[in-house]
Amino acid sequence: MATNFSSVPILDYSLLSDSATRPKFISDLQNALINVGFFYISRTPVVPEDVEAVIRDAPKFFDLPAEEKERIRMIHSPHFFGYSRFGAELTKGKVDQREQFDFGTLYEESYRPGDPEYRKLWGPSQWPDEKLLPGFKDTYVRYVQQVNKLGDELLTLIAEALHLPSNAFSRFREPGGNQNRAKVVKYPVPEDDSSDQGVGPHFDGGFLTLLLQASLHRGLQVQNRAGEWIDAPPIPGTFVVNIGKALETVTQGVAIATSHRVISPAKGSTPRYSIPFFQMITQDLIIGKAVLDIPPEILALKEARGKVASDSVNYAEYNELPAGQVALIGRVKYVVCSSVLTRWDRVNHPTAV
Ligand SMILES: O=C(O)CCC(=O)C(=O)O
Ligand SMILES: [Fe+2]
Repeated sequence: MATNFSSVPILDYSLLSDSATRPKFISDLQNALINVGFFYISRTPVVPEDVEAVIRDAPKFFDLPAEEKERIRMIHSPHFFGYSRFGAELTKGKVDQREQFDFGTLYEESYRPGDPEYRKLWGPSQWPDEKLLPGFKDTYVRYVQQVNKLGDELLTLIAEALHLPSNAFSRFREPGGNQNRAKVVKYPVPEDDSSDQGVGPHFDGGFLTLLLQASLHRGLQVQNRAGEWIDAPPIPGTFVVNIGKALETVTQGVAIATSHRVISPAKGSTPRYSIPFFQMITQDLIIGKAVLDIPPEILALKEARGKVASDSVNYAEYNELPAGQVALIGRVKYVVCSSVLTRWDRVNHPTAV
């Protein structure tokens, strides 16, 4: 019997603080992981004022003078951080109607000559000039530190929900600390009727994505088992969490990555903003060869879920290549699509040609 879903479940994080309600959270989480791949999470420890501050500052970034956004364009960063112009990205061969700023959690570059190329993916971010956007960097750093911690806590809870030891996922994270990524995204109202693809159907590649919908627009949609697109509208005070392909891989497909997309805001509306945070994994491991032992009662729940319909690309490379290489391939595809490569790009992203 195939299980399906017609809405995205909401999990209340505050249930965890009482031993009487904690089991309800864990069982809701188990259901969301196995049968949906997406859930909202409310009443988290992330400070509401810090969430309001990133929401307030998101449009300000895109209103910066064009020269300042150009100065910190992604092509200037060996770590693929920085600004991407409107229309720079393709999903399934079609242009995504969005503009974005990518940044990472604080990280000192650790790449040394002779290391695999993919280790260059981790390093410092580019930030807008403090004089032009006072406090922007501090606001975003403070925010991602908290989301980072929430993501780590969620992994421990996911282990519990799948009847695994609480540290089951540690071997997939970098011993000295991972770099995780985030971005601020603006989806403008399309200028004509030719496309409303904010971002086309795709899976996220890492472990967890924690998304803050930073304006009140609908547009995010999640594909259910029957292939139907289910709305995931903004709910103030929540994050939308979804499973990436790496987490699906290491749980033998028990926690499921679900395809999703964003439809551009309707004519006469205003731009939509969102702030996704992507939890990354260690770089050197071929994760498909290091999957977790899953208890039989949990594998049985996966079987009961039945067949999954999807029209997205998959991440079969996780079975053959180090995770960092898979991440680099994803980024390079993006840069190749996004711009005419300059000589500098070819030197810094040699696998891009
Ligand atoms: O903007 C959103 O709501 C979702 C964005 C997304 O799915 C992504 O960038 O991976
Ligand atoms: Fe996504």
